[in-house]
Amino acid sequence: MSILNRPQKLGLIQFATGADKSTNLSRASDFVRQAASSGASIVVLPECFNSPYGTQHFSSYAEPIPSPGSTSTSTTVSADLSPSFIAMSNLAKDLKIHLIAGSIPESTSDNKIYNTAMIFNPLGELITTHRKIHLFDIDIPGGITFKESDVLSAGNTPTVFSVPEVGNIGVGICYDVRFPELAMMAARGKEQDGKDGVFMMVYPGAFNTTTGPMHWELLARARAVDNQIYVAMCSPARGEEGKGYPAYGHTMVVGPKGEVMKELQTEEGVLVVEVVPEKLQEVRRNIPVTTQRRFDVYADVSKAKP
Ligand SMILES: NC(=O)CC(=O)C(=O)O
Repeated sequence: MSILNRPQKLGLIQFATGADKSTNLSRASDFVRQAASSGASIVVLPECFNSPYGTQHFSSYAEPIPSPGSTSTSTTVSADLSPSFIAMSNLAKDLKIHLIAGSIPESTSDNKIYNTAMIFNPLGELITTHRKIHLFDIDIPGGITFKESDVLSAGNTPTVFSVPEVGNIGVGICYDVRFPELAMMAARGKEQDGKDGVFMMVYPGAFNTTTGPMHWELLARARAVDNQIYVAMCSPARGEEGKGYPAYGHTMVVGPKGEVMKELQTEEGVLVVEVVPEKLQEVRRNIPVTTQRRFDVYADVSKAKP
């Protein structure tokens, strides 16, 4: 596949989910259409876009996700069982976009539930999925206590996919952004020359009003500046006060110099930003840390696995 590093418009959707799954899907679809009509060719939905975010909700909103290569019309796909998959596959195909469908609770035949992002190409084919690797288990007295591991299982595989003629994109979900190794591995790539590294990490995420102000922007900028890549963080909107999980909002895109390019506040909306993969070369030429690393002094942990 040739990588020409063509600039693209990236669309990020910030919206608040409610109790009704089909309403969540149709509202998500409306926002994705809005992003595409503004020229976005790669669109991102937030974490848990088909359900409210909370351990008490995951099992009732969970759906099986068909294997990569499937589309909404594949014979193995059931409309009753996988409505979120079908809606997103159709949307990607109708709009001819790459769609990083934030995450949904995924149920499996061995009775596990994962927090999983589905990634579609413009033919509506599922390219790959990302199962949240680091589960959100925290306890901040007087702030927030959350334990995803009560009901969710953790994924084990880093996720990178290719957009033809544009470049490679890495995906993590929310708490994954706190672990620099994932972005570092993705940015450096598998090959020695690093040319297969990603130009952008995308994190659908749902930080909250305790951890969001402390770390959301800091982590996005840290992952960007460490790796000299774009970082996109896509959150649900805040929603009604006192009702459910208080999502932080502040969906944003950070550029490869570590600068916040554009940001939403707490309300629903669509953020469209042009990303220019070639920009990485200039940034890396100006501050050449990518070639100044001292692997004679410390290990290149990005190459340790897999
Ligand atoms: N919701 C998450 O997975 C992570 C989060 O809110 C945080 O790290 O803070």
